[in-house]
Amino acid sequence: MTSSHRLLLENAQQVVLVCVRGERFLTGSALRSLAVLEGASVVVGTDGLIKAVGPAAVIQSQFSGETFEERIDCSGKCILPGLVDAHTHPVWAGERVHEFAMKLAGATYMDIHQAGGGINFTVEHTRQASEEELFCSFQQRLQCMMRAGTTLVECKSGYGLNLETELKMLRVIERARRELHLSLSATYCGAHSVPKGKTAVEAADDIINHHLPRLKELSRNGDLHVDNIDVFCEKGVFDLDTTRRILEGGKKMGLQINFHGDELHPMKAAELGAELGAQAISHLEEVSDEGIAAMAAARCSAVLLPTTAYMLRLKQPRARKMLDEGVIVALGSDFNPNAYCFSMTRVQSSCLCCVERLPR
Ligand SMILES: N=CN[C@@H](CCC(=O)O)C(=O)O
Ligand SMILES: [Zn+2]
Repeated sequence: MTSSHRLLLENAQQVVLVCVRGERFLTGSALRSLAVLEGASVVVGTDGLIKAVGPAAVIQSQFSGETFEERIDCSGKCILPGLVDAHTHPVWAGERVHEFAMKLAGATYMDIHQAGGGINFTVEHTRQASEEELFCSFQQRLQCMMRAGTTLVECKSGYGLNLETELKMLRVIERARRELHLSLSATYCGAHSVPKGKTAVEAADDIINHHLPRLKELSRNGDLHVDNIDVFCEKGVFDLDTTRRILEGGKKMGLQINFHGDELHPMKAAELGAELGAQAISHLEEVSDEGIAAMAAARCSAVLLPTTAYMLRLKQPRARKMLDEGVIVALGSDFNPNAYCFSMTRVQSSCLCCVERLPR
C-alpha cells in the first residue's frame, strides 16, 4: 500500500542540518563543521514532522510510488532549519517611540527607567489593555517574526508585575501556543521591574508567596504552560539576593531558570546562574571572566542580544571569548517596545560585531 506525505522538497543544492548525531547543541570547534548535505531532498509527513532527509537519489528510490500533497523543486536553493528567537517581550500595549528622541538627546536606558518611563510606562498601558487587544497585537508580531524565518519564540510576561496582569499576559501566550502555527516557550517574568509602591524585597516576597503558588495551581490544572522563570537582575532593579530567592522559588516548582543578567553592570549573575543550574542567562554585556568559565562548566546557555546592545549603545557581549571557552551561545531579538526587531537574520548580522574573526 502506498502512503501519502504532506511535502517533498526535492533536489536542493544544500540542506543545512546543523548536527547529525542528535546533539542538543554544538560548542567550541564543533561549530566550525556544521552538517550540510549537497544535492539533497526532505520529506515532511502529514503530521508536519520531517520523515526523511538525505541525498536526492536515495530519497527518490526510498519513496518511489508514494504520494505527496505537494512537491517543490528546490534546485539551486538552500533549505535551512527554522530560526529560534531565544528572548522576546512580545505581549504589550503602548508604543514607546518617544523614548528614541530621549535617547538621541543623551538619556540612558536607566535614566528613562528611573524617571518612570521604560518598563513602567509599558506596565501602565498593558494593565489597561484587554486580553483580546493584547492577543491581536501579539499575533501580528508573531506573524512578522514567522515571515522573517523564526519558528520557535521564547515569550516573556513581565509588563504586569501584579498577579492579575502577569496571568493575563501568560493566558495570551497560552492562547497563541494553542492557535498559531509556531512553537512558543513561555517565561514568567513577574520580576521584570520593581512595581511602584514596593521595594525589591517586598516585590520578591509577593512573587514567592502569591504569584508562584497560583502559577503552580494553574499549571497543575493544565490551564497554563509555563516553561521558565526570569528576573531582571540589575543594579536598581533586583539585586543578587532577591534574584536568587525568586529563581530558587521558580526552580522548586519545576520551572527552568532563564534570566536577565550582567547587562548594564557586572552583577555576578553568570556565577549565580551557573550555581543554580540555570538553563540560560541573557545579555551578559558585563559578564566577568569567572562568570564565563562557570557558565561553560555548568552547560548554561548565553543568550546574546546584539541588536539591543546596538540600540542602547552598550558594549557588545564578548561572544568570541564565550565561544572559545565552550559556552553554549544562542541569539535573541529581545523584541520589546524599546528594541523593535523581529528578524533573527538581522540579529545574526549584528552579532558579527560581537564575534571577532576566527584565525584561519
Ligand atoms: N532589560 C530588561 N528587559 C528588556 C527591556 C524591556 C523594556 O525596556 O521594555 C531587555 O531585555 O532589554
Ligand atoms: Zn529582555
